Amino acid sequence: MKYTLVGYGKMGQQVAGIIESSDEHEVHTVLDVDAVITEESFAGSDVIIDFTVRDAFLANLPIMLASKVPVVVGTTGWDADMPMVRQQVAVAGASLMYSANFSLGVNIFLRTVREAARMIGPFDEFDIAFSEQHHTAKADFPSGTALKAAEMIVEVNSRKKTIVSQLPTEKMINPDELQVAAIRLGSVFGQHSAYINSEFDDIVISHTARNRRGFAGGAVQAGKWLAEKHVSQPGFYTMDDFLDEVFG
Ligand SMILES: NC(=O)c1ccc[n+]([C@@H]2O[C@H](COP(=O)([O-])OP(=O)(O)OC[C@H]3O[C@@H](n4cnc5c(N)ncnc54)[C@H](O)[C@@H]3O)[C@@H](O)[C@H]2O)c1
Ligand SMILES: O=C(O)C1=N[C@H](C(=O)O)CCC1
Repeated sequence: MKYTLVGYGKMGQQVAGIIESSDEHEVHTVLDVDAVITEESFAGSDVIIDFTVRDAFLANLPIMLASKVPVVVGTTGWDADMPMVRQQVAVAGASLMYSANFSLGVNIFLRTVREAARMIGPFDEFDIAFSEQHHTAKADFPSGTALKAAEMIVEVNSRKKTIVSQLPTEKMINPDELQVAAIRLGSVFGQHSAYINSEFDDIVISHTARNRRGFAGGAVQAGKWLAEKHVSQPGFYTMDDFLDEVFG
C-alpha cells in the first residue's frame, strides 16, 4: 500500500520508518508545513496518515476528504470539533479513522480502566481520578488519550458526570467530577494512570509508552484496515471499530 504522510515531525518520521521497514507498504508522499496541499497532492495514494497539529488538520481536512483517499488521523486536540468533522466526512462520502492513541497496548489499558471504573460504580466508597505525563513539546493538554479514558470512565460510572482538567482555586472538587491531571516533563513519550482509592485500597492502573513505535505501528495497521473498509463501507471510524473486529 502507498501512504501519504501529512506531518513529518516526531510521529510522521516514526510512521515512515515503520512503513519503510515493511515489504507491503511504501511512503508515496510526505507533506509537511511548507507544502502547498491540493487534492492532487494525494493522487496515487491508498491512504493518508495525518500527524500534525489541530489547526493544520482542520484546515487540510476538506482537501483530504475531497481527494477520496481514506484518512487516518492521529492528530489530537480537536475533540470539540468532532461533530463538525463527522459531518464533513459524511457529506463527502469519505472514510476517516481517528484515534487519540493507536497503540495496541494503550487500547488494552483503556479497556482495562473502563472495566475497573464500571466495577467500582455501585460502591460509593471507591473514588477514581486520572493523570497523564508527556514531553514538553506537546502542544495540547490534557492528552487526547486521557480525555478518551475520562469519557470511557464517565460512560460506565454514573457517579462521575463531568470531566475537569483544571481544579478551582478556592473550592473542593465535587464528588461527581472526574479529575484529569497533566504533567509536561522532559522527553516522556506518554504515561497514563487511573487511580482508584477507598478507605481500604489504592488501585493504580498505568501504561507507559517506551517509545513511539507503538503509536506508529498501530496507525499503519489502521491505515491498511481503513483502506479495505473504504471500498464497501466509507464512513467515520475509530480504533474501537478496528479493535472490536480484532478482539471479536
Ligand atoms: N494518535 C496517536 O497515537 C498519537 C501518538 C503521538 C502523537 N499524537 C498526536 O499527533 C500530533 C503530532 O505529534 P508529533 O509528536 O508528531 O508532533 P510534531 O510537532 O513533532 O510534528 C507535527 C508536524 O506537523 C507539521 N505541520 C504543522 N502544520 C502543518 C501543516 N499545515 N501541514 C502539514 N504539516 C504541518 C509540523 O511541521 C511538524 O513536522 C499531536 O497532535 C499529538 O498529540 C497522536
Ligand atoms: O506525544 C504526544 O503528543 C502524544 N499524543 C497523544 C495524545 O494526545 O494522547 C498520544 C500519546 C502521545
